[in-house]
Order: sequence, then structure tokens, then C-alpha cells
Amino acid sequence: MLQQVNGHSSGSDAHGGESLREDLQEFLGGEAPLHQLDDLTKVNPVTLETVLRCLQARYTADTFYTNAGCTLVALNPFKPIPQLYSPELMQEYHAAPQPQKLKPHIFTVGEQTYRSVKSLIEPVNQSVVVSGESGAGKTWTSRCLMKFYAVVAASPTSWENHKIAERIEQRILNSNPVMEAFGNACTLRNNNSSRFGKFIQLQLNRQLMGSSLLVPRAQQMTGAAVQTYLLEKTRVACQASSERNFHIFYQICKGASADERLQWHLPEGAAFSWLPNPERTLEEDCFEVTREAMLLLGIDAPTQNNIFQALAGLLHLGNTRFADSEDEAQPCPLMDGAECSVRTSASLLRLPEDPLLETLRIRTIRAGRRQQVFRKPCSRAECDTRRDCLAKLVYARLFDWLVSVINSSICADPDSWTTFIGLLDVYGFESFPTNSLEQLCINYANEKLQQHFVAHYLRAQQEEYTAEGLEWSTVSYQDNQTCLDLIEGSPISICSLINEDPIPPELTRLLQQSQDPLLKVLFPADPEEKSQEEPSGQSRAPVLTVVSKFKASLEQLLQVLHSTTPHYIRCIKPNSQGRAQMFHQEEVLSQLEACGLVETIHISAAGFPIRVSHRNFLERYELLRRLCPGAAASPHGPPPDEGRSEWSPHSEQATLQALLQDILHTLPALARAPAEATPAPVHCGRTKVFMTDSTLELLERGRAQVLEQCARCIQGGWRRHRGRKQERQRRAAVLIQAAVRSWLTRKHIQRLHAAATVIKRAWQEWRIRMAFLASEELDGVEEQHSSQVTCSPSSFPLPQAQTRLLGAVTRFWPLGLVLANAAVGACGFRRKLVVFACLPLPVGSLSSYTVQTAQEQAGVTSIRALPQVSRVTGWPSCQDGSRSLTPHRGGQGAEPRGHSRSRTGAVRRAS
Ligand SMILES: Nc1ncnc2c1ncn2[C@@H]1O[C@H](COP(=O)(O)OP(=O)(O)OP(=O)(O)O)[C@@H](O)[C@H]1O
Repeated sequence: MLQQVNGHSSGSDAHGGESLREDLQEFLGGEAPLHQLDDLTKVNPVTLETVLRCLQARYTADTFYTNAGCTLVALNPFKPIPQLYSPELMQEYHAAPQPQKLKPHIFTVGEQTYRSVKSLIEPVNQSVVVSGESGAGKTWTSRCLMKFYAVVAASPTSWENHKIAERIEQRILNSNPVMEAFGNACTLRNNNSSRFGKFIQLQLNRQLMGSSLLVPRAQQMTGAAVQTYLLEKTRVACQASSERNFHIFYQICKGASADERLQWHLPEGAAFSWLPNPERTLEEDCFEVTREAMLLLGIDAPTQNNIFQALAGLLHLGNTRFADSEDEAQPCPLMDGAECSVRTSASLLRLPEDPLLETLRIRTIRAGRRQQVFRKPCSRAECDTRRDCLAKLVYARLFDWLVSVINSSICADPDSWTTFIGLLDVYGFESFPTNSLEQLCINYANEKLQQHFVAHYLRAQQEEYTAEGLEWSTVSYQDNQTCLDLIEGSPISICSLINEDPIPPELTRLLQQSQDPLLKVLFPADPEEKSQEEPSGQSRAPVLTVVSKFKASLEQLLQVLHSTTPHYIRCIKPNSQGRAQMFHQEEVLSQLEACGLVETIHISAAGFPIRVSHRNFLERYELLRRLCPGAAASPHGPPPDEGRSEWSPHSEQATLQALLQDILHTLPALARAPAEATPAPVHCGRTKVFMTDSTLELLERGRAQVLEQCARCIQGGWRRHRGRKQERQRRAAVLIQAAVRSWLTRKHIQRLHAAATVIKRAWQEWRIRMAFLASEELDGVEEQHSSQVTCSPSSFPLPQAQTRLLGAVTRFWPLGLVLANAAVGACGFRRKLVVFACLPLPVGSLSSYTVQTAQEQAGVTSIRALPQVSRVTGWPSCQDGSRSLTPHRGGQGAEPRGHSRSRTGAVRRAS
């Protein structure tokens, strides 16, 4: 059976969810299917209850993402759903023409930020603020978004660039396991709770895909930078019951090899007071994954070894226990077995043992004008605090150093990127039975972010509507400014009243004495620091407390957020047990109230999320006036230009309004469905046009339509121009060809004429000569004949054929000679036929003649057609052979060189 997950079908079995779904439908009593509402602004009426029921219906239907106006609500499924985050789905959202039309998803937010950063002519940095309480799914969401950007922001330009981008993306993804190992811990609310806040800046470059501005730009991830906020370092030395220390401590204790255990003094099964609940094994206890990721980030094996050795030193330091001192003037003694721990710790941290003990147990006080030094033994509680402080100091510096190493590995050259997408993942609201300063800071950060949301979205939007003259009934919302004033206000606030016990300077000095290469890097001997810590006169530098540092970093973060276009993802935790298919209404309700979701939906539902200045609106949509036949030619003219002095503010405003109205009047024409033809929610304010997503979509559709028409028009014009040009070229070519051909023909004909003239002349000469020769020969024959007739007329009667042959020979034999000797033409029997045709011989007597041509006689051009009188006519053969009818051999006999006459009238010529 097909199952729907977040509206996406999956092939898995859906039996589990089926009964719950039926229950819910029964409960809803035939109301509209709430789980089908992708946007909470469509819930009617928008109340906490209806919103809650809609979210519950969707959760039961395995639909975990829902739009709430400008915010995406993400319900934690608490179960793995691989198909919901598959690369194929990422590509689907990336390739969609309108991703907001697809099912709500974090990929929609990812794609929208990616497109906004990419497509605008003036790049605007984007930020995604992921908020929610601990365990709601913020880190998961940020991680998925990073993977999404890694997939979609791969460079298509070249193979090399692609490889570089892939390497950087891999490093960015590799930073997650390292930061989670050192910065996450198992808490009551979340097995993998981030104990620090982070803002990841994904740096993108901008590459034009073509020379034209219209060609989409490629946006390639060139690097990233991580900014962390307030690591909960207290956890190093103090963990609530049922909670754990940072994952990395468990990883080294469980994953170290035998050699490493020996080197780090971590025997199997050793108990450490700072390592509670070691028997609990989590999937986060994966030492190898952390090591691998560190290696890929450039932290080599010896450095890693150094880090883990220092961490082991901290664990041994935690086992250093002090007893109460009987004499206040004496330092607190160590408890049994603690000496060994101190020694091991000192050796692992490569600190001198005695100064370590002394620093932990004796406070140095400087007082008086001369800064006299007093040494005062600490109480047992103070000793514990100093020990914890030392560990926290080392761990916090180590964490900061790791972040700086990660940054140096993934951060791009400032010149190589132009825009960024920021991902903010900060710890959610926390309230424990006993809260420390860190909980105050965490909740302070959340209040600050909520205030940013209120300021950016709720207040600013409503104030803008009023200023722009829109008819708007103000929605009341919960403004947390008073809460913030209480924490950070001046002159009196919680921050100003907290006088936190700053880090004792002797601890830092002690750590500066370490011979450990890592600690030397973490605690360099800084003369400036020294002079600050030991001021000689009155001018003391203001002491930087944890709260003041945190406040400053928060201010900086908010400045960055203000300079970007923010997008909000609210993660909601459906139950505190972390179980799938369980929706606790009470718990969800309190989260919805805390983030002011209902107010957000109210404003989003009634408001105009899209605001565009008049000028930008005109620049982008003025072409839509082409769709209105009358408007394009209206007298409003072009939009006002700042440089033109003749425009008065009034006329400019009037013209602008008229132009805007022209454009807005095209909207009904753009609607495809009748439902779209209803008046579009759009309003012209004093300086901006306000509209909804659907109106923007209509306008964009119209713009695309007009651009397409323009493109077609340009294409048509270009094709016509090209056709005309090709036709001209074709005609020119034909003309040239005709001229050349006629010239060649003329030449050829001239040559033929010349040749014909030559032939004609030669032929005439030759004919005359032959006629002369023939007449001579015939004269001779006639003489013979008359003499033969005279001798024996009865014995040799001259047959009719003979008479015809003689006539033919006389008239046509020259032609026969020419044809038979032609270089090309008839040969063999056909040649004979030609000769016979030229010498019209009797057809029935072909075999009575022998035709001999020059080709048959080397070197002689002649033809002989000798009547075989003896066989055909019964003439007696001549005795001397001079009248023989057998073929004549060229060169035979005693004929003279050159022309000679034969007795048959044929001519032969020596070649
Ligand atoms: N989309 C999700 N799909 C599946 N499981 C999820 C999803 N989101 C969160 N989870 C589960 O919820 C747990 C808590 O999520 P996550 O660590 O992201 O919470 P968080 O809000 O970052 O908490 P914290 O503020 O304590 O760091 C995760 O370990 C994971 O098991």
C-alpha cells in the first residue's frame, strides 16, 4: 500500500498510521480535511485551537511540514524517513519552476533562498533562522539544508571547478561530526543536543553563464565560515543527573586502542567523576567518524593524539578531590587517591605538578597602589571551582581553536565570493529545576531572535502598511521588548547586575607554562595580556565577562541578520519523549504560543507579503502594458527619470499612478481560471506596491508571456532578415554562375567554330583532291572496262551490283573513309556497317566485301572496300594480283612513300 510522507508518496506500509488517522477523522467529525491544508493561513478561523488541530491532523497523516505565511513549521517526525531527504527530492525542488507550489518542505525554503541570492541583479544575502526548543529538530534541519545546498550549488561550469566545489562541500559537511562531537551532549531533552549556537555562512560566488545578463547565473559554493556562540562549557565539569558530558569524552574512553589507552591513562572500565552514565551507549559515540572527519579537515594524527591526550588530562583533573582544611592558613589537603590523579593530569597536560596544585589551592590577590601580592589559601569549594574553571578554560579554548581550524579549512578567499546564505541554529529555550548562567544566556539569545522576528515581520509590516496608507486593522501581538529590557537594558538590568567571578589570571599563567604543543598554541604567552592582567596604575581595562562577551556577539549576529533577507523555520517538538506518532497537544500548544505563530498567521493571511517599490515595479512590469491594446499607446509615457528636471513631484506621482493602474488592469487578462479573474489582492501604497504571492505569480506569468512574444517577434524579424539575406546571396550566386556558364559556352562555341572551319577547309581541300584522284582512277577503270568489254563482252557481263558499287565508290567513299577512321565512334561490325552505309552497297552481299581500316594496319590510314568480283560477280581473278579482291597489306607492294593511288579508288597515306 502506498503511504504518503509529507505529502510525498512512499512505498512503505501504512498500517501504523491508519488507525490513528481514522481516530482523528472521527474526532474531526466530518470537517474539512485539515491535513490537506498546506498553509495555516487557510485555516478558518485562525485560532490556536484550529492551528493545533491542523498540525495534529497533518502529523497523523505523516505530513511534517506546513507553511504558516512567512514561516515554515517543521514537526519532528522522530523517525527516520530517508525518502523525505533524498537527493532525488532535492533535485525535484531545485528543478521545479515554482517550488512554493510543491508540498511544503525545508527544500522549498532552501531553493527560495538560493534563487533569491542568485537571480536578483543586486545580490541580497539570505539567512535562514531555524528556531525551536531543544530536541525540536533544528540541527537536523540545518544539516539537511547544508546537504541541499551542497547538491544544488555544485558548479556546472567546468570539471575542475566542480571538483573544488565538491571538496569544499565535503569539508563543510565534515565539520558537522567534529563540531557535534565536541559541542553536543546527551541531555534529558535530546540525545544529541547542541550545547552551542552556530551561524554558518555558506559563501557563494557568481558566475555568468553567458555574456548576456538574461542568461541565468551559476551560483557555486566556494566556502563557508562558522561562527559559534556560547559553548556550554560548564558541562565539562558539571552535568545534571541523567545527562552526559560532551560526546568526545565518551568517544575517547570507548573507542581508544590499547596503545592509546596506555598513553592516555584511560584503562578499560576506569571511573571518572566527570564522565557520568558511561554505560549508556549512543549512536553519537563514534570515535572513528570524528577522527576521520578531523583528518579530512586537516587535523593530522599527531595533533589529534595531542588533543585526546589533553582531554584525558582533563578527565583526570576531574578526579582531583579536595578535603576541608583544618587550618584556614593552610591549603586544602587532597583526598585519598587524588594525588595520583593530579600527577597523571599534570603529566598529560605537561604542566609542572607543584605549581598546578598550588594554583588550584592558593589564590593570589593584588592590592594596594603598589599592587602588592597576597597569597591566600582557598576553601575546599573554591578549590573545586578553580579546578572546574581550569578545565572549562582549556576546553573552551580547544573548542574555539577547532572552530578556527575548521574555518581555515573551509573559508574561501574574501575575493572569491559575492553572496552568502546564513544558517542560524541556536539552542532553544531551556528551563531546568536548577539553571545556570548559560541557561540565562541561551534564553536571552532566543528572546533576541524572537525580537528580531517581531521587529522584522510583525511590527515592521504593520507599521509599513499604516505608513503607506493601506486600510489595515492592526493585529495585536506579543512583543518581547520588555523582557529584553529586563535582561540587557540600561542602566539597570540583569546583565549589568551580574558580576560574574572572571577567570583567575593565575590559571591562565599556569597554562602558559605547559610544555604541551597544543596548550602552547591555546595559551600563548602574550605580553599584552600580561600587562592587562597586571596593571601598574589606575587605568584598568574593563573586564570582559561571559555575559558581556555573549551580548556583544549577539549584537553582531543581529546586525548580520538585519543585513539579510530572513526566512524562518520553526521546529516543533510533538512530544518530549522523542517518540514517533505521538502528538501531545499541551506541549505543542506551549511552543506555538511561545513563538507567536498565530499572530504570524493572522498577519500573513491578511497581509501582503510582497512589497515592491514603484520604480522597481514599473521597471519589471511596464512591458505588461503591451497586453492592453490601448494602454501601450496611452499618453503616460515612460516612467519618470530622476535626471529629468521637467518632472514635478505631482506630475510624476500622477503619471506613476496612471502607469501602475495600467499595469494592474492587465491582471484580469492574465488569469487563466475564472477564480483567478476575481480582483487580485494588490494595493498601491504611497511608495510601494503591496501584493500577495498569487498576484506576484500572475504578474510574473504575464511578464513571461510578453517576453515570449517579444522573443518570437525578434526571432521572426531575425529569420526574415536572414531569409532576405540568403535570397540575395542565392540570386547573386545564380547570376555569377550564369555569367560564367555563358562565357564558357561562348568560348567553347568559338573553339568549335574554329575547329569546324579547319575541318571544313581541310575537307574541301581533301574532297577536291580525292575527286580529282577518283576521276583519274575512274578514267582508268572505264578505259579498262571498255577494253574488256571490247575484248570479250559475252564472257564478262557487268552485273547491276557492280555498276552500283562503282557509283557508290565514286560518290561516297571519302565519307566512309573519314567515318571508319574516326578516333572514336563505331568499331567492328558497326564500322563495317557505317562504311557500307556510306558506300551504299547491296545489303544482301555484306560478306562479299572486305573492309580494311587504318586501325587494322599499323601506321596507315586507309580504307579499302575491294569488291570480290570473283566470288560475288564471278569476275576472274587477276593473274598479277593488281586487281586482287583480297585485303591489301599496308606497306605491301612497291607503292611509293606518301600518297599513292590504289586501283579501287581508296587512298592510303603513310602515317
Ligand atoms: N526531520 C527529522 N526526521 C527524523 N528525525 C528527526 C528529524 N528532526 C529531528 N529528528 C530527531 O530528533 C532529534 C533531535 O533533533 P535535533 O538534534 O536536530 O534537535 P535540536 O532542535 O537541534 O536540539 P538542540 O537544541 O538540543 O540541539 C534528532 O536526533 C533526530 O533523532
